[in-house]
Amino acid sequence: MVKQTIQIYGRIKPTKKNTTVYSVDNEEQTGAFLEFLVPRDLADGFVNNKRECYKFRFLKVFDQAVEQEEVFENIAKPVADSVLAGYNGTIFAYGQTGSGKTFTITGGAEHYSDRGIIPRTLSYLYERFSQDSSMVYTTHISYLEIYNEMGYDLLDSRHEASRLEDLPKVLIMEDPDQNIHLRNLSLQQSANEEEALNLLFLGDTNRMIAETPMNQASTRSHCIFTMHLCRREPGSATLRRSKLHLVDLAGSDRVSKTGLSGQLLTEAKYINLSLHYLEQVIIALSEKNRSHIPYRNSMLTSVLRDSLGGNCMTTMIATMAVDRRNLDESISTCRFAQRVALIKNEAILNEELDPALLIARLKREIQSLKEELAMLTGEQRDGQLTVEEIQRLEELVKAFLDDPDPDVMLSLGPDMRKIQFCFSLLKMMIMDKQRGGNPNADGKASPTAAEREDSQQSAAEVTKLKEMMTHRDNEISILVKMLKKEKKRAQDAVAQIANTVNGQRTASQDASGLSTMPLLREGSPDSISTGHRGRAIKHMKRVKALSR
Ligand SMILES: Nc1ncnc2c1ncn2[C@@H]1O[C@H](COP(=O)(O)OP(=O)(O)OP(=O)(O)O)[C@@H](O)[C@H]1O
Repeated sequence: MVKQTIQIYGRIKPTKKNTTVYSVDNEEQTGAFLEFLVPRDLADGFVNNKRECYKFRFLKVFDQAVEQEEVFENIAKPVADSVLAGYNGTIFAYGQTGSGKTFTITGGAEHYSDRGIIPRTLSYLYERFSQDSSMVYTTHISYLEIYNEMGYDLLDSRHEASRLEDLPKVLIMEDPDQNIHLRNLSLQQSANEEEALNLLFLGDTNRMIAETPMNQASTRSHCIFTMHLCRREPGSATLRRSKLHLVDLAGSDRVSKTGLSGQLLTEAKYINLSLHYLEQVIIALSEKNRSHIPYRNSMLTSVLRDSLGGNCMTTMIATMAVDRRNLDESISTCRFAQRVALIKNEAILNEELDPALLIARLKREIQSLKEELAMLTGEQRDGQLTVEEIQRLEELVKAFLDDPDPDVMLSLGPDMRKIQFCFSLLKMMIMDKQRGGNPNADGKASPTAAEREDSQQSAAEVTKLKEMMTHRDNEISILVKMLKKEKKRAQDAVAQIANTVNGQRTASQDASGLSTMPLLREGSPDSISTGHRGRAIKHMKRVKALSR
């Protein structure tokens, strides 16, 4: 496993205008710094007027004069090498409209030297395949365009698309293991560089033809060119599969600045929405202890899920225009890049066993072993033991056991099936003897064992019932104790009241001669202890219920 943060590079688009507003400092050891100096009078409303200097760190910044070759060597070649080794790789370009994303990823059309990362990487990979005769490489290509949250297959070879909607629509599916599958996205095999380049041209042509007057496709859509690579050593069942995504994102311009309306505004909102979701994913990934990453919010983040915080080596190129009116966008591109730089990926070697090859190889191995065995024993042993063979073996075992000679041999020949059968027969006999029963003809558990199992079960039930009874007894004795206490308290109360009443009677008889008998009746033991008796009756009822 290779743990790596997303690698961040910057690229400045050539301009003829005044470029004193920025400076690049490429240091080999410490990385590069890109600094924007925005004098206050230059800030045209979008840049924070309070600050004049903005400094951002990159792995390297490619200044205006840097050629496509150098960009490829520094950025794409290392990613292509890791894809060759079996790791997934992604390179994506991010920046405002017209800042050079398409130029960097696909290239310019005017000169051969303007070829971008995709054609150069294809050329490099096919050259490496031809140099390595110890491996068999298979490549497939897909080219996806995402526009207004809908995916389109750019490798549709019917040449019938005159609008984007004519291209096959790509749907996103997720399996129970949360793996993303793209339905309707064709995977075209490409045996060599020429075929791969033809697929790239087909995709770019479909992209251009399908542009609506409103939609300049490269500006308003995201494009993902993917190379699927499979590497296998001849004869080996192990193979390595890796993917290389080369991504040209839509312009990152802020809607407020574009001054759009109507359909264009809707498009811009969609694009900005999906870039906004991309940003949300990046923010979530750069925060520690964030458990939920909102990949599912947009098609772009779902497709690039592995590239962002997953099993992939990812590189970002921030493209920037440095003329004054674009400075605010360039600064926000740099800010985005700084956040992306915090994301950690964990790339693993995508090695797997080819099940079909493995099965074929094992079948061949079994066949040759069978043939070898047949040659040695002179017998064919394909299936199970026959009834006659089993009977014969039982006789042999019986004779072996009955023979009093301690040196007697059980001779079965070099047949594992017979040896194993005799062993299990002997084991069954020993087990039955230990239980004191006799072996059954079919070798299954004897009735004695079944009976023992039954009696063990009933013993367990009896123990359980006894435990329940003890539990109930305890409860009853507690209740009886409570009852006795209550009775005692009631008797004490009665005695106390009787004493009081007797005292009063004596006093009143003495004073007026009136009888206090009614008072005594009301306060008689029965009447006084009604509450206690009620509780006692309740207890008794509970005791009865429990002991039932
Ligand atoms: N490094 C460069 N050297 C020469 N020309 C460049 C460079 N970068 C960009 N350009 C030119 O600038 C123009 C706009 O570039 P490009 O189309 O690549 O921008 P973009 O960021 O892809 O824009 P969009 O978001 O609209 O797709 C093109 O004509 C391109 O050839």
